[in-house]
Amino acid sequence: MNAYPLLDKINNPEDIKKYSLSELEELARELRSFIIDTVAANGGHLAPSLGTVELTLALYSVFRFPQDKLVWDVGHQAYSHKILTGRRERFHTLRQLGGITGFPNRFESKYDAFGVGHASTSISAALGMAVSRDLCGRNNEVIAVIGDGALTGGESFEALNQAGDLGKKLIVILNDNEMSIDKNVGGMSEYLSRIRMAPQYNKAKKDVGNLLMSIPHIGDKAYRTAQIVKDSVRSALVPGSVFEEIGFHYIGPIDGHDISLLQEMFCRAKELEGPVLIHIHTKKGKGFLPAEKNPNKFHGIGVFDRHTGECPKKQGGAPSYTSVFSKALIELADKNTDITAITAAMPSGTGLKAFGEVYPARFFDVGIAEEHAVTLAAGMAADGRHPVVALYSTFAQRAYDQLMHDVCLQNLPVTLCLDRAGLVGADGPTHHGAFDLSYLRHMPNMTIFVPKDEAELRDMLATAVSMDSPTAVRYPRGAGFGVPMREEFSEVPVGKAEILKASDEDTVAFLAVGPMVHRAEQAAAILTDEGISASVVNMRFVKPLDTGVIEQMASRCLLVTVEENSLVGGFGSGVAEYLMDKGLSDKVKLLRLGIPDKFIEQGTPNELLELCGLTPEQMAAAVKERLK
Ligand SMILES: Cc1ncc(C[n+]2csc(CCOP(=O)(O)OP(=O)(O)O)c2C)c(N)n1
Ligand SMILES: CC(=O)[C@@H](O)[C@H](O)COP(=O)(O)O
Ligand SMILES: [Mg+2]
Repeated sequence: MNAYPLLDKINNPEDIKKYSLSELEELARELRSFIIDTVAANGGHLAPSLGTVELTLALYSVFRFPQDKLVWDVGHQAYSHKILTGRRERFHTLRQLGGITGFPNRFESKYDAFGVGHASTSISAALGMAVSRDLCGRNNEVIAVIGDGALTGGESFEALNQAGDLGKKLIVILNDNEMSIDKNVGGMSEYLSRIRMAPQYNKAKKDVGNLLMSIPHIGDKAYRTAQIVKDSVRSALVPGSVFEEIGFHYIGPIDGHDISLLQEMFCRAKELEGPVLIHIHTKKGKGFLPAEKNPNKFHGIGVFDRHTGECPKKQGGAPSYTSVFSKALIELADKNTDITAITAAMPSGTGLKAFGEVYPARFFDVGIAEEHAVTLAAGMAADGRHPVVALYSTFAQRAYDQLMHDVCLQNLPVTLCLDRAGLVGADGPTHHGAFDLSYLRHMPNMTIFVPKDEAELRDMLATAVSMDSPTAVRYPRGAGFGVPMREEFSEVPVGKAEILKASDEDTVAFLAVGPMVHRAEQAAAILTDEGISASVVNMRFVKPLDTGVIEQMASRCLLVTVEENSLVGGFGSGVAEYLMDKGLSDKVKLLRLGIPDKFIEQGTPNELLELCGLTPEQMAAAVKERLK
């Protein structure tokens, strides 16, 4: 018996318009089940996508896509959108190498109006499409769907600000489920709660409106007069609707799981002139009890039992870099009361949640606001603190100028801890931490630590927070190598490498940073077995470089730099620049191994390392090729 009879009949999103309300409600059940089945088997962003099933069906039953433009914010909640737009058959390849991507992607479908993955971009992009539409004289709708978490991102307010001023037709749907990845934070989140809690205002608004319109002849005039009254009532009952104050029509809050109500509000929004914000209230994880109960766990999840929601028990294994960072920072903060910790809406992901439980007064979750996080830290540092800002490498790209202008130029003691540095895997090109060595290396006063394993992460973190200047420590997603870790911290001499294996007779020297050190050791072993002797150096720092060791190793025939960062402007570039500047580049060959100058797709980390030529076997082969 076909589990998805209605879903299987949809060959074109326009088919959805033919369904009655009761069929749409049945279709919602089928969609939900299909998403749970798929994510249980593959992993993915379950809770966000379960929360937008009815929203998506209502959107597709009222608007004409792709003529109308639909921009999802972050896009992790768009699985229904993908399934309904021709990707149902391939949806089981979600987030796999060569498969359906985890976020809307313009190269994947004409229904994906804009590529997303980083938060708070949807209103800006949608407004851009509305401006373009009007310049071309078209009349399509442009819709942005943004979550309450993404609304804490500064770019959202920049876009709302301009949209309210331009007055162009634009529909912004605020999907308010009171959650970011963790519980949502900030004044805007509190404001939304107050609006949601003001049913008496909404009921009064509706009752008064209906009463006035029912009065013959004067009803319409009285209704318009009442609109003026409404605004004063609203400001009395519900603190001024900030959205209306900046030029939006505001509709809501409405039940984001009531398809009929959503359809009615979308039709009303289509009739309104100018920008409209529709505030819907949804439940993250809706329809799957384990996810409803724990939307944080099911925000982004690995494989799980389809019925119980249980994930496979991890058998022992090495600790994650994140957990090692989290524990080490608490130990350091025990001794150093100047240490504060800042996250941008990722307390669980960065491990700072534990810090916040121990030191709540020294922990700050700023929402999805990486730019603000860094300059907040700079302010703290300027006043004598030593803030530690923990961001994912890819999201730290948002704070480039804050790092340059507010931290490095002022030479302030801020420590940037970049988690998810390198190839992250299933999240793909929007999330790989492929560029931090490049974007940090040219910042004056910055010291860049790259631990080779979890033990070195502890010591590097301790050294970084002891310094009175900008520092960055970058480490990958996932587990370490299970190396022994001492309780006490050891200082890492800044700018000094660690020679792991060397003989002056060696033909080759690997200069590696981060976990690539262990892979370089494996490549060296392969080469040694084939009669090519290789030195291996853990360079430890991308800035400052240990130039003494570079010159010492330049006596080999071939220097090989290895990094899990873009080759453009990364660690290898720094070594090349040094060799060139010192006139050594004609004395020694240089082979740079790293992430090529392109966006790397999704897949397992090992698949992606292979794609980049970074497995030990490939590294050994590349060395042999260059030695020819
Ligand atoms: C710039 C940036 N910072 C952090 C993230 C990580 N992130 C992904 S989804 C999310 C929470 C989004 O909350 P919301 O917009 O409310 O969507 P919901 O998951 O609640 O549906 C965060 C912080 C991101 N994608 N982009
Ligand atoms: C959608 C988003 O940006 C986050 O949910 C991200 O996918 C989390 O990544 P990790 O799974 O590495 O914490
Ligand atoms: Mg949310």
